[in-house]
Amino acid sequence: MSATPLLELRGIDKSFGPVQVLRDVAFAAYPGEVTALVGDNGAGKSTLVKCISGIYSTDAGQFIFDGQPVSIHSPRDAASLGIEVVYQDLALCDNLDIVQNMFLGREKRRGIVLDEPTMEQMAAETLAGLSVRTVKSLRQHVSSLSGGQRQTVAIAKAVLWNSRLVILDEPTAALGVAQTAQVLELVRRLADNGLAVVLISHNMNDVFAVSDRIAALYLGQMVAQVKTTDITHAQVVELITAGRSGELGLVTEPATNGNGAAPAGSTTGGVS
Ligand SMILES: Nc1ncnc2c1ncn2[C@@H]1O[C@H](COP(=O)(O)OP(=O)(O)OP(=O)(O)O)[C@@H](O)[C@H]1O
Repeated sequence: MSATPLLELRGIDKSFGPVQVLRDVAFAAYPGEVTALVGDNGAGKSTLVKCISGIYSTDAGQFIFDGQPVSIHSPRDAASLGIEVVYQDLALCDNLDIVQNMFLGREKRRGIVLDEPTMEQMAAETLAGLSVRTVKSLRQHVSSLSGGQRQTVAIAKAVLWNSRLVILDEPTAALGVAQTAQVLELVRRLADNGLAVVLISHNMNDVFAVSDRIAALYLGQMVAQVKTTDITHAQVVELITAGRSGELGLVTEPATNGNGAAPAGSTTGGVS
């Protein structure tokens, strides 16, 4: 395992008006590893990801990327660092083919015409680099693909751009058993290729099957980030539902402040 995170967050706060959604959040994503980001509905996972991807600006805290402090104020800032997010609802266009989807909004041109051969070759190389062989033709419309194949194309699209950190939002949520296994294999391969991968998931089987570390958010606080081999399934469930489990997580009994947020200063959850 790598000792140095590719991305590290320290002391992140984020409020929407009077509602504090993230409180003093620490988080780290390591190259070559899958970090599972877990938490109950409303814990703040999406908000954290939107801060990392520049959709939301943070109220306080530091971002350190590759050892350097960075500012992420827009999706463009995040993309220029090589941060890509694959959302659960995929944002693929049914009426476009695989190549068109992978290059949507970032098309290659030769003069004023689209450079189809280059785009097709880059798409083919990216899929081959991920050992994806399930797609018959790069020119088929994504409407004709299975859920697992669509997810694969969405992930390949994210890694096409020399990404270094890929965040996957519930990539297996809509998939059956066999397709889930395929997508998890692909998630593992991304990390094995050296990328830092963040996997948001509610599915503990997926989390334990593929992650190297688990980061647990509870009511906007990062209550633990630990190696997957150092924690049990039951402990993760406790962290998600109660904010603590034995030595891990919140020190004091969590008390909500009426906005659903736990009090400040009640966490031991560091980054290990
Ligand atoms: N734009 C917003 N304005 C006000 N409150 C918001 C906004 N976005 C999120 N919240 C609140 O922040 C909290 C965290 O929401 P978030 O969507 O980040 O949680 P989540 O962990 O991703 O949940 P889920 O698993 O259900 O997607 C929730 O209480 C939510 O209502």
